[in-house]
Amino acid sequence: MDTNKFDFGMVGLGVMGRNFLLNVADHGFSALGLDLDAEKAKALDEEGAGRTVKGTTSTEEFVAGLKTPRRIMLLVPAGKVVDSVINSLLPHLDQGDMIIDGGNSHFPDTERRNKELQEKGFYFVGAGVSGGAEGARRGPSIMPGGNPKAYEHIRPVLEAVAAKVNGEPCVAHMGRGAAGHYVKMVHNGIEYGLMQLIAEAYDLLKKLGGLTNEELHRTFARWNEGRLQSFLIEITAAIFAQKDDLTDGDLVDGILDKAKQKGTGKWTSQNAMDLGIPIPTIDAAVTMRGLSALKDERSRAAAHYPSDRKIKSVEKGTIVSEVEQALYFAFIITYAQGLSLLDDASKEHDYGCDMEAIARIWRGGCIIRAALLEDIRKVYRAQPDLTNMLLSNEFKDELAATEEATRSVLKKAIDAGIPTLTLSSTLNYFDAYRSERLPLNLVQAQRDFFGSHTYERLDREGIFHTEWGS
Ligand SMILES: NC(=O)C1=CN([C@@H]2O[C@H](COP(=O)(O)OP(=O)(O)OC[C@H]3O[C@@H](n4cnc5c(N)ncnc54)[C@H](OP(=O)(O)O)[C@@H]3O)[C@@H](O)[C@H]2O)C=CC1
Ligand SMILES: O=C(CO)[C@H](O)[C@H](O)COP(=O)(O)O
Repeated sequence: MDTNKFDFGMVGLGVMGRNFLLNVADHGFSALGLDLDAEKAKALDEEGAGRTVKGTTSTEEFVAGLKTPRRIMLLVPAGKVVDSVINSLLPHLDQGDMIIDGGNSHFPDTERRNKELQEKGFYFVGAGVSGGAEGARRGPSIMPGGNPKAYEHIRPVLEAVAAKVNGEPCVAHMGRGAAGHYVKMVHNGIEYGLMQLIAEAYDLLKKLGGLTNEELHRTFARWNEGRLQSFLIEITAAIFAQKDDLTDGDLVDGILDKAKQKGTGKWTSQNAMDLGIPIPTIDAAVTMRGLSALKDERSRAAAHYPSDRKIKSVEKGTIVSEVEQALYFAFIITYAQGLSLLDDASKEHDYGCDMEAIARIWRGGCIIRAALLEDIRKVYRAQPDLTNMLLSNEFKDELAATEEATRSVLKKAIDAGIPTLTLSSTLNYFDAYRSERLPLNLVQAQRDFFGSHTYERLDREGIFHTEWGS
C-alpha cells in the first residue's frame, strides 16, 4: 500500500539536511525533504535529479508521503526550532512513528523531548551527526541514542550512510535517553580543545620559529602523514595554502581573530563542572574563544601594556619537532579528558555508553577523527571499565617520550610572552593528575578555618574540626 511512498524524511534542507538526504538517496532509499523555504526544496529536487528524492514546503504533503512507521529526521537549528518543528509534525503522525533529531541539541532538551514523545506513543532518537557538509554528503559519524528498538528501525539507513573505516560503519547506539546528544556534545568539546591546541601550535611555530605560511602548510601536511594524522591537521595544512581572492596575500592572514561559538563547547565545560570531572583543556579552549571575542578590549590592553619582550628565535627543525611532540602529548590528554567525562556522565545519567563503540565511530566521518582513535579503541576494548585512558599502559611510553618537549616549548612560550592557555592547561592537568599529593590539604585547612567545614586526616579515619589559632 505504501509502495509509492518515501522511505525516509528530512526536515531542514540547509547545509546538513540537504547533504544528508542526498546521501540517503545515494544508498537506495527514497528520500523526501521538507523546508519552509521553497528555494531550498527546489534546490533538493535539482541536486537529487536521477535519484528518488523530492523536496516540499508542505508539512501535510511531507507526512502523507512517507512510509509508515515514518522515519523523520530533523536537521534544523538547535533550540526552540526543534520544538516548533516537532509540534507542527505531531498532529499528522501515527503512533509508532519516529522522529530523529540530528542537530546539535542540548542533552537536557533531548531528555525532555524523549519523555514527552514516548508518553504520546512516538519514538524519539537524539542523534549527534558530525562531519560538516562533506561528511553529511559522503559519510558522517552518527551518534544516536534513546530507545534501542527505535534505533533498530533506523539502523539500516544510518549504517548505509555513515562513514566506513575498514568496512565498519561509524554509527552505533550510544545509549539510553539523551546519550546520543551527550556524546556529540563531548565530541564538540574535544573538537574545541584540539582546534585551540592547533591554533597555539601555529602561533608558536610562527613566532618562535619564524615559519612562513608555505612552511606551515608543508609542516602540517607532513604531520598528517604521521601519528598526528587527523582531519583537523589535514584541513589546517590546506588552510595555510589558501590564497586570498581579495588581496595578494594568504587568506589566513586576512581573517579576523575572533572565534565564534554556538555553545556545545561551553555546555561540555558546564556539565563537566556539574559532575566534578576536570577537563581543563576544553575549558581553556572555550575561554580562549571568549578572549578572542574581546578584540577591541584586547587592542586597548595591548596599547596599555606594550611588550618590549624580545622573542628569542628557535632553530626551525627544533621548534617543529618540539611542537609536534607537544601536540601529540596534548591530543592524547584531550581525548582522555573528554572520554573520562563521558564515562562519568554515562554512570550518572544511566546512559550505558560503550566507550569502545564511541572511539570506534569517531575514527571516521567526524571532525575529531584521528589515527589516535584506533589506539584509544583498543584501550577500551581491553579495559571497558577504565575511568581514564591515561591509566592504561597504551599511552604511558608515548606521554613519557613527549613530555620533555612539551615542557621545553612551554618554557620558551612563557619567556616570549606567547599565550598557550590550552597547551599549558593540558600539561598542568597531567602533572596534577599524576600527583599523589596535591597542596589541597591547605585548602581544606582554610575552609575549616573560616567556615568550620571540617577536614579528613591522612593518619586516621573520621571527620575533624579545629579551633584554628586557639
Ligand atoms: N553545519 C555543520 O557543519 C554542522 C551542523 N550541525 C547541526 O545540524 C543542525 C542543522 O545545521 P545546518 O544544516 O548547518 O543549519 P542551516 O541553517 O544550514 O539549515 C537549517 C535549515 O532548517 C530550516 N528550517 C528552520 N526552521 C524550519 C522549520 N520550522 N521547518 C522546516 N525547516 C526549517 C532552515 O530554513 P531557513 O534558513 O529558511 O530558516 C534551514 O534550511 C544544527 O543543529 C547544527 O548545529 C551538526 C554538525 C555539523
Ligand atoms: O557540530 C559541529 C561539528 O561536529 C559543528 O561544526 C559545530 O556546531 C561547530 O561549533 P562552533 O560553531 O561552536 O564552533
